Amino acid sequence: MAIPFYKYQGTGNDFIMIDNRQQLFSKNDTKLVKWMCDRKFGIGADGLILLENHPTLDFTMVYYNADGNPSSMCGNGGRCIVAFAKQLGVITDQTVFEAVDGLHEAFIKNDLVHLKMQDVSSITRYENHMFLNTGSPHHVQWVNDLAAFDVKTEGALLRYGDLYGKAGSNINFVEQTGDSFAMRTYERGVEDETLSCGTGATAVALAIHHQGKTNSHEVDLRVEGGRLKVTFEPAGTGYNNIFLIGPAKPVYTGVWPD
Ligand SMILES: N[C@@H](CCC[C@H](N)C(=O)O)C(=O)O
Repeated sequence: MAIPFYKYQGTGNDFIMIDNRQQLFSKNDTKLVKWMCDRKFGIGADGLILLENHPTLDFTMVYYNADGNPSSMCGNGGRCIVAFAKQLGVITDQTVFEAVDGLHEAFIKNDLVHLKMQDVSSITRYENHMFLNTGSPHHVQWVNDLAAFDVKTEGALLRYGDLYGKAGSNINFVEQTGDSFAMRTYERGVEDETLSCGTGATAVALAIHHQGKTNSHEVDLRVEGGRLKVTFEPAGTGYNNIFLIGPAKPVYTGVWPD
């Protein structure tokens, strides 16, 4: 069956978006999702996202990594599906939807999608890194000379190493230059560096504040595919009222052939 799709990107994290309100897309076909996401044999994307009906909210987001498997929350994908829902006429400029990690509020203002993330109850600090879950698991580590850093090799070593076992983790490397912060991410399920990771940016922003590198409750991050902003309120050992803010753009539409 031919499958109409839309391609979106949020700071270079790119997704195949499918309007699955009629439940026509086969949801357990790992091979098909992997094939569609393949950059040589398919459409090419870091992940695939289904927009589905929800009984009481605006819609449900169903997320698959490029390896074809359903996974935990995707922040950039969450921003892209809000823009997609607006393009489909499902919402106007604000919404509440359900994703794998629970409900998310979001709104679009000045062409930027503001996505509310789940509260983070704690951040674990180790000698050389921090770990937190922002809807997906994230390792955050400071490095020097981020531009020259081998994110794919070092990220894979940590992702598959003893620290995270079979479940693995996304791995973020961060560098501070003066008041500004840059980050690069090795993504679990893509098994490569991506140009941006929304839950990763959220994790890095909170880790930066937690370590006292900034007192501000608003952190701007340079990612390989652009810029993201994260705002938050400290709350006990964690953070509440967390928003991931950035652009989410349609790239093209097409039809996946029979
Ligand atoms: N690109 C995402 C993260 C998607 C989930 C991740 N690959 C995982 O499996 O943990 C984002 O923008 O948050």
